[in-house]
Amino acid sequence: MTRTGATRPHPAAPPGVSSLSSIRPFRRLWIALSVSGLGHWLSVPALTAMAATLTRGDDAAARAQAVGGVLVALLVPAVLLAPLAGAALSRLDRRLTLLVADALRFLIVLSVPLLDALPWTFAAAFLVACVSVAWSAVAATAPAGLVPAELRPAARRSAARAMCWPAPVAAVVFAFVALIAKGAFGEGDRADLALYVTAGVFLAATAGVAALGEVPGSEPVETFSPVKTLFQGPRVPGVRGLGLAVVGVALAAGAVVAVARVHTGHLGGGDAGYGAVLTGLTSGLGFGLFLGPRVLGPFSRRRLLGLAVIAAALALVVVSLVQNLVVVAFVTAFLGVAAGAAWSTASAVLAGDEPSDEPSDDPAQNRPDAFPRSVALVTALVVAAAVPPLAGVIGSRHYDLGDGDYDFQGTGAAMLIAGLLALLAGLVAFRRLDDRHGIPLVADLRAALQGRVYTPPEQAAPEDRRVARRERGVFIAFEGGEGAGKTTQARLAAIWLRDHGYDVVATQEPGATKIGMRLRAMLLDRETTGLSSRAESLLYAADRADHVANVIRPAMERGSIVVSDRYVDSSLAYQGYGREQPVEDIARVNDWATGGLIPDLTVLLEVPPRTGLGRLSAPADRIESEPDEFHERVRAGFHALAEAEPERYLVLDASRPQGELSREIQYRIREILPDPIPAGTEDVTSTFPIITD
Ligand SMILES: Nc1ncnc2c1ncn2[C@@H]1O[C@H](COP(=O)(O)OP(=O)(O)O)[C@@H](O)[C@H]1O
Ligand SMILES: Cc1cn([C@H]2C[C@H](O)[C@@H](COP(=O)(O)OP(=O)(O)O)O2)c(=O)[nH]c1=O
Repeated sequence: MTRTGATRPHPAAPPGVSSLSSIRPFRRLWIALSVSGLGHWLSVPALTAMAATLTRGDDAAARAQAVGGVLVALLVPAVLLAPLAGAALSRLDRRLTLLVADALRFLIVLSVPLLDALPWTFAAAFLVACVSVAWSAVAATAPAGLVPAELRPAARRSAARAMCWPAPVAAVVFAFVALIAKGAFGEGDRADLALYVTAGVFLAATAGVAALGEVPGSEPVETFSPVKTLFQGPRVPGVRGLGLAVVGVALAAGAVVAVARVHTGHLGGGDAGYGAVLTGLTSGLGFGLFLGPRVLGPFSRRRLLGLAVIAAALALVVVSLVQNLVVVAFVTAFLGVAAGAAWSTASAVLAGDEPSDEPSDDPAQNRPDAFPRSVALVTALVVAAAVPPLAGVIGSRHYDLGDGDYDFQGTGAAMLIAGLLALLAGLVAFRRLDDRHGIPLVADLRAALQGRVYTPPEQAAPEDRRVARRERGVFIAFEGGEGAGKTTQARLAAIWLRDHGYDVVATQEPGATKIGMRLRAMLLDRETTGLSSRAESLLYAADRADHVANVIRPAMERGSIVVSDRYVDSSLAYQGYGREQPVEDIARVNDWATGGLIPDLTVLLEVPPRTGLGRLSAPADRIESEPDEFHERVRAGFHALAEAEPERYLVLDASRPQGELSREIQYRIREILPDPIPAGTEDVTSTFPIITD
């Protein structure tokens, strides 16, 4: 609704604090954690490469097993020791723990090239991993202790990012160090250099943490037992096939990592090639995690999850068969994208189905991703333990193909087997996860690409179809974040249309009907606390159902032009993207509520949330009071919706002057007005519309 007056600060922001990055101690800790994270991720290729270097004289099977052994040593503590760490760490000083963790890892990693022995490399990997378990548990919670309570959830998410983003950077650094080592020494791979660099990074992280002030321990350090969580099953038991999907993804990504060092050696790549493959995998993973459920907005997330697992498995099959290192690196990147997308889609499926019950004492019960994490960790451990020996047992095969030879190595064969198993897991998971039984996949995908939810013709309600045929009016919706200028522009458009003789019904959501006004009061009143996201979505949908049935549809049938301030896209953006609920579920509920009525044109007014919120003068309502991150997600949601269906949207930069905006809107509306005389307008309003400039 239009509110005029002076600007005001966003209510969610504590005085003087606009964002996490403006809190200096937080920023410094975040940087220190990112440096530690870089060391953490560098230690994986550096230690595995060291194992490969130390077994250089042995056969490929021994080398594969040495690399696999290091990976097992790196994974065992996370699977077995994590549950012991939580309680003990809560009592320790956070800054000191982080400092000691970085210093210890510096010393251990430094000792590996100095001692230059395989057994110590295994032991060092195990010790580094033990320290990393403690480090990551503390690092996940420490930054939240430095920010006001409102920003803690964002600080936790930001800490998780600080630990993850260095992974692709570490892979690139490793590849570069390997190239430099080769160039400078010209005597094969020198993993010791990568280890010195890793030790140096840990030393820098130690210095970074030492320079920090106090890190209060206001957040509990929570760890959970992956093995116990595995046996407990997912927190949401209804998600059949989810565990299998995660097994498929972890199998595909894990198998590449388990044999990559030795396999790239066969392909003539050495450590640099290994680094290139890891770069492909980790950057693909990052991109896939970001993309995840953002691709194909209206498509079923469960179907998307199944498809992503199948794609990752097929990529592994290709990687196993191709003998060219560059192609292997690219296809591995694709595998990473599919695996990352599967992971974030699985998290979204779990978060969307989250029961909103009381927090439990068991940390695993409070984390929706505890189950997939546990499945992934345990699968990765099994893969690291089983795939390299399998490669050794199979050994290499030489095929004479007449016009060329084909060497099929044990590593390729082991990846092929893992890929086929992952494919099987993906296919079964797809079947189990499928929540759109009987809906053809291709039609569903095609509709999703056009930004729609596919509804088979026989499922559309007969009455809705009858009404749809009779509709003669035009429906225009105005969408955007808070204070974008929707009300202003909707009003200007309605005036302009009326001036040109059209019968216009100007309306808004929520609260256009009597019932709607009561729902609006419930939805926007700040006194309404504890309303679950699902209930909120249904209340908006109920308001909309009443709005369509009593205002919009009758007006459309009369041939009027309906101009609505907000419609379904608001729910997709706020309740879907903002509340992080599955967008396709919100779309389905609203499709039913509205009988499938979609606007002929949606004007999306885009403005940064802070600017829009700053324009409002009345006290913030319940939704406006949400934190910045919420409004950012809403904005991104609107953006994604408009991108998915460009022909229905007019997207405008709402920071432009009002007059300019309304002129552009008029231009676009003119394109969709019934030509030359709106059908039905004459018999209802007895006016002849004349369109002039
Ligand atoms: N393009 C614009 N530039 C600057 N201020 C604007 C613009 N459009 C609207 N406003 C002002 O912003 C405030 C909110 O506008 P309103 O139309 O109520 O937004 P919404 O309905 O999207 O919340 C009002 O004070 C309005 O005058
Ligand atoms: C229609 C709709 C609105 N909302 C929210 C957005 C707004 O914060 C609030 C509507 O309040 P209102 O004051 O009408 O918003 P605005 O002036 O920004 O148009 O309800 C949803 O979350 N979902 C929906 O489906």
